[in-house]
Amino acid sequence: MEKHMLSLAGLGRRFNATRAVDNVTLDIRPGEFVGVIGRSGAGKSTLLRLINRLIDPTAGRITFGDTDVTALQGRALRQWRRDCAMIFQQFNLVERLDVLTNVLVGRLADHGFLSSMAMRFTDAERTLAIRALDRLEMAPQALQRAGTLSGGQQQRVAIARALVQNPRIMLADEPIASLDPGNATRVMEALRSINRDDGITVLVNLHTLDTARAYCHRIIAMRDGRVFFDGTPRQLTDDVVRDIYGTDGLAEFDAAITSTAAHRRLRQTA
Ligand SMILES: Nc1ncnc2c1ncn2[C@@H]1O[C@H](COP(=O)(O)OP(=O)(O)OP(=O)(O)O)[C@@H](O)[C@H]1O
Repeated sequence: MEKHMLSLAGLGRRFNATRAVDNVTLDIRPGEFVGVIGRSGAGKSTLLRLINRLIDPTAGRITFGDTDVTALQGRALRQWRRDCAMIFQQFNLVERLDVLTNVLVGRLADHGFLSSMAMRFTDAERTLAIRALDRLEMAPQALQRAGTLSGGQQQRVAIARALVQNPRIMLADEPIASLDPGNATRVMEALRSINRDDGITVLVNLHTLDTARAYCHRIIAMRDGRVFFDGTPRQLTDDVVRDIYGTDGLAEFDAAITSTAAHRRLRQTA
């Protein structure tokens, strides 16, 4: 599969007077594992939603290789949404359906209208879905109703569903925000394996710095809709962290900051 650069150029999205995303210019190379951090309201979710065209920009352009993503419509737009799978904080599974069927929903974009209404799948698709579940250690629950699973299990099913879409980019919007630490680790490890072993680019919004530092090659911090920092975890110094979150945002992020020196200093200034 050809590998393309994802480029955002002067990207912006306004909601009335709010500039949720403001003049963002970024290149994301194929195979990168990028974490997006920032205070609540900094524009992280809006950025991800712009990339997979769940919402349209009010300024700027998104390109993937030679494709102008911002101009896509109809079938080409559906193809793009399949190319960049999205994982949400709240999993978005169909609770009354079993786990396997939920994963197979990830294949529906490849089906015509009638076959998707009937939810008819091929044996090859079922095999693919079972394999994806197995990889996330969820195969034993394949026939269980999704609504009966724990949050961590549901998120792993959501990742399996995203995987069978055969995406080039995996977008994850705070995928571990409502999980306990054990499940959060499993979900982050799954994203790491998808990145390393399958070469899929991962772009993940995170609200904990430690997680971003532990998993991401590159960290992008947003503030007021703009890119405020873009670099390696090592370049993300205590001073930069203080600037990203601001002193009044620290209470909110206190738990997230466990680099002890930074922690002490930040508490003193808060
Ligand atoms: N559909 C919408 N209508 C109006 N305003 C919106 C909408 N979506 C986002 N916003 C505003 O845009 C700004 C950025 O929101 P966004 O959700 O992207 O931030 P975030 O960094 O993801 O925050 P959080 O971590 O709380 O999810 C906020 O001021 C938010 O209120």
